[in-house]
Amino acid sequence: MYSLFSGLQSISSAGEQHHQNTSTTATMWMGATSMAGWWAAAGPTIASFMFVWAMIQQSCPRAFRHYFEKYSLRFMNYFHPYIQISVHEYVGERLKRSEAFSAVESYLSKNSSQSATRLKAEIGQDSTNLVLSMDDHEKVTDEFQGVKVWWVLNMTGSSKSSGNSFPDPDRRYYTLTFHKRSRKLITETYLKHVLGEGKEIRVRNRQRKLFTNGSGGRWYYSQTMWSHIVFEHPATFDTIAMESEKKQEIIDDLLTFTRSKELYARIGKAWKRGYLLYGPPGTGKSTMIAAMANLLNYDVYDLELTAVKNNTQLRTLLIETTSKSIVVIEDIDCSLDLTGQRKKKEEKSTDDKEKSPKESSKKEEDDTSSKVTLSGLLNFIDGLWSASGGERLIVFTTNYVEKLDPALIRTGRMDKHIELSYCSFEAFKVLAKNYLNLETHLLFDQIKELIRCVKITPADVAENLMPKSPNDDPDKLLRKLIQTLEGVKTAAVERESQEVNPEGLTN
Ligand SMILES: Nc1ncnc2c1ncn2[C@@H]1O[C@H](COP(=O)(O)OP(=O)(O)OP(=O)(O)O)[C@@H](O)[C@H]1O
Ligand SMILES: [Mg+2]
Repeated sequence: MYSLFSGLQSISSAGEQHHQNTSTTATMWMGATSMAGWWAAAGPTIASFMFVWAMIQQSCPRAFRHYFEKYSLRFMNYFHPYIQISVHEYVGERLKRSEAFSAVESYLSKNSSQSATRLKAEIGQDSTNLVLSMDDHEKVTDEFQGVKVWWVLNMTGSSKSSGNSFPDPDRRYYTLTFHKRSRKLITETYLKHVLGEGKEIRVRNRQRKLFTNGSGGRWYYSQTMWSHIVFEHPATFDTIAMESEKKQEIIDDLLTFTRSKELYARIGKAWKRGYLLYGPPGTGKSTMIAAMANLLNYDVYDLELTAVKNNTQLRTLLIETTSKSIVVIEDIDCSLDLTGQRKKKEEKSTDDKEKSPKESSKKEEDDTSSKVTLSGLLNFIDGLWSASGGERLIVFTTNYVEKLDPALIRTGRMDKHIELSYCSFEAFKVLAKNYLNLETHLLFDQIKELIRCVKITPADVAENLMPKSPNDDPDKLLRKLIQTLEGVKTAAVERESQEVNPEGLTN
């Protein structure tokens, strides 16, 4: 039963739990004082005991204090009929944020807004509402099937160090206190109810986020290596210009993935899927990632590989991603030396002359101490760690698919390869509908003829269709596009004839 809740760190009678942790003892008393009836009966006895205990503790040698604490807490448990369960925010040493903690946080948001006196407000879905939750050290009560329970949000100090030179961040945890006689109801039914309802509330109020790891390496002061902003990209599959059949195939693939939790579990496969988006610049690769996130209601983790110091850091980043998310590595060909090692700085200056501007600028940002390897990246994609959390897409984009190591993009790692290419007539029609609200026009036939034999990206077509002044009516914009298409066609013909006859000689 308890294993259902990964974050439920312990269940024990209040005294036994963390008997050396004074903050827990304090919480126990906080809970106890609110239980007036019980206190009236047992209070004087406990108070006298506490007084005597404090006197003894003060006067006895340090070595014996431990025994006094141990036995006194056992003694108190005898009178203290309450049980505590703690739900910690982080599981293990700076690892994943506990889902149980997030679920409790969301669940309590409904009670907090009614009974807590200090609240935290966060922006909710679509930036239209504020979601309230209880502030640190606040206490709220809840009632379930006639049984009263108490929740407190506690915090341990940052004095402890985890062995490195940086202080541990504050760690928060909820404590649930309830009477012993309700043990079965609370542990078997109430906690399930909290987890289920909390998750539901979380999805309902969720403001989707765009995370990035390129924060200049100051992550150790915060709980996570990712920093985030609200994800508000407007792209959808309706606005993506591509052949409808291909588009539908991608949508079906994505939706099938999200509905296949049981299938993945049955076949023993981690619930994740890799997409490789490739094609020339301006063909809609980044736009498609935004459309995917909007379709599935996922968060986006934009992983800047050049800012990752080594494979260990890469793994930590992965662990910190949540489920229902897309992990994106853009321009994968520029981020990694595909022989397996990152390029060294010395090679950079000579290399850069042959590289595209995009590659050169990536290399400039490159940290010499970066040691992410191809095998590290492969582990990131399909190693044991990558299965944690589940329901995740990993998307790579590249302009040069042929440059990638086959190991990186083999099926199983990058399950679906999607080519985004130059603008077809069908793709143009999507843009004409989006930009000009036109389904048909006299000039469409001429455009169809031209676009068939011209290589123009959807980004360039979109730019031509974008009104720049109030006089830019659809007719004018379509003529401007025709002009551009004719210009591209002429340039291509000239280039071709140059290639056939490089000296420009006439017969
Ligand atoms: N297929 C498309 N459908 C709709 N709009 C597109 C499409 N392709 C490009 N665009 C438009 O062009 C702009 C640039 O596209 P995007 O950034 O997605 O290209 P990209 O393929 O990621 O390019 P790069 O390889 O340089 O990263 C977008 O803002 C979008 O408005
Ligand atoms: Mg892009």
